[in-house]
Amino acid sequence: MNDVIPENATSAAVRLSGASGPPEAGRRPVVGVSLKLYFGLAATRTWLADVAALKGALAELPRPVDLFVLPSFPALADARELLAGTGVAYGAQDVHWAESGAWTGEVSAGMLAEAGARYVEVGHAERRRHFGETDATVAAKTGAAVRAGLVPVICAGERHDNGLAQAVEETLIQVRAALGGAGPDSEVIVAYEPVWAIGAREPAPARHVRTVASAVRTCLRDHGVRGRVVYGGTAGPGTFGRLAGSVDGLFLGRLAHDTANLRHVLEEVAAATVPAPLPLRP
Ligand SMILES: O=C(CO)COP(=O)(O)O
Repeated sequence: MNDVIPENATSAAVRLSGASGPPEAGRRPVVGVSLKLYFGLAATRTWLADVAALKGALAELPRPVDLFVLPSFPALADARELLAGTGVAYGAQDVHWAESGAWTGEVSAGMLAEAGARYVEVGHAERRRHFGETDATVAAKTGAAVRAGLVPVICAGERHDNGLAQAVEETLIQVRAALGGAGPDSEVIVAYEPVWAIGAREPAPARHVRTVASAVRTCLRDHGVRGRVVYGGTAGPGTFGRLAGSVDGLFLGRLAHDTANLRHVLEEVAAATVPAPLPLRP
């Protein structure tokens, strides 16, 4: 698949990296939700209306928390309508690397931006496994997102629970590759999602997440991007409290289908201590 990626994807991303979001967004706590393919359009509208009703709860949090939701492509117009004026951002679960052309079935980052999207997920484990996504395609998609002014939500994580050393190594390979598509000072979110904890009964153990998240944070600093690290994989109420200080937020799946859970998570994230700023680069 690599041969169809534009050769200049990385250098173009470097040149145009100034298109990313405002610096003050760099370290605000953040909670994201991907609906994957769980809901049809009517159910998505109902869920989006429930999320919009969290507006009051969001405004009352002791500190601001960014909230974004990623429904399926056909629901982006519903997100635009139902989330207008709520402060809840939205985006997509995938994007193509090309701006336009003969790419049947694909959606460009520019089109997502036109649809009001602010975030776009790239490299989720399910896309890597079922649709053949590689580190190279994820890098190209990351670059396309940044060039269009979107914040890429770069998903990375080891496939099997074979210990911390392998988890760090496998995750950093994916993160470094994706960041190759984003220029310095780009705004990104890395969602650390150990594949074995996705769709599971429990999130990964806190010590495991803390160690890998810390390695990811160092990697983001070394690349000079403005990055936040969130944890995903059976995340829900109670997860952030065990991770506070090591991640900037959570990336939720099934457990956000009930928006009472989502509200609970937002309150936990707002109440917990936000990690200290990144150390200055030498
Ligand atoms: O993959 C995930 C979010 O993108 C996590 O999904 P679950 O929380 O349903 O395991």
